[in-house]
Amino acid sequence: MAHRFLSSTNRFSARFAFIFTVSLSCTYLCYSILFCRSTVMTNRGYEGRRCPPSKNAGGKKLLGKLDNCASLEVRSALDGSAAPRGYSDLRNIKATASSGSQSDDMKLRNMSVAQKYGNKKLPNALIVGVKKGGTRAVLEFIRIHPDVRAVGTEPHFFDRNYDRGLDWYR
Ligand SMILES: Nc1ncnc2c1ncn2[C@@H]1O[C@H](COP(=O)(O)OS(=O)(=O)O)[C@@H](OP(=O)(O)O)[C@H]1O
Repeated sequence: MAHRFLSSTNRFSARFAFIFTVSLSCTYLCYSILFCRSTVMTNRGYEGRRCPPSKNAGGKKLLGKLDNCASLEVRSALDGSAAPRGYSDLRNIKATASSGSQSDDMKLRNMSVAQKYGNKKLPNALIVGVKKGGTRAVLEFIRIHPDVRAVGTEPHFFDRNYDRGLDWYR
């Protein structure tokens, strides 16, 4: 008698656990479909923001050839014509803009590095030196490291572009 009672209790709790698990799964599934649709199985997180971190994103390499992600960002910025004043001495901008129109070229020229590549951080390190002091050589040696990302040309923020503000510099 006691054995039968125990087994019926076990069966009841097993059934309850099964129903509870199924209902929990259904709730989670509905929640995922209704509220998290944009983050499930898509790469929308990267659209218009920043590229996925690349191990070899050294400055010159990065500025030299725009990968798909950077191009996407440039294209979206051009479409939205959201190009404030900016960075006049970026040589490599020309490479991307060559296929576009003259106005696209101008917009690209006026974009800061942050707008082109989505990196809104201030630099962690600055190389300061007098003219002909060998600063370029220092930069080239440091940027060999895969974790270092640096601009391709000197931004001249403190001497020529200081009035443009930190938003431009980022
Ligand atoms: N290790 C070492 N030893 C001696 N000389 C060196 C060294 N590294 C760079 N250089 C020379 O430095 C000159 C470039 O300096 P910068 O990078 O500061 O150039 S710049 O002022 O920004 O244009 C440049 O000199 P010039 O060739 O006379 O222009 C480099 O040859």
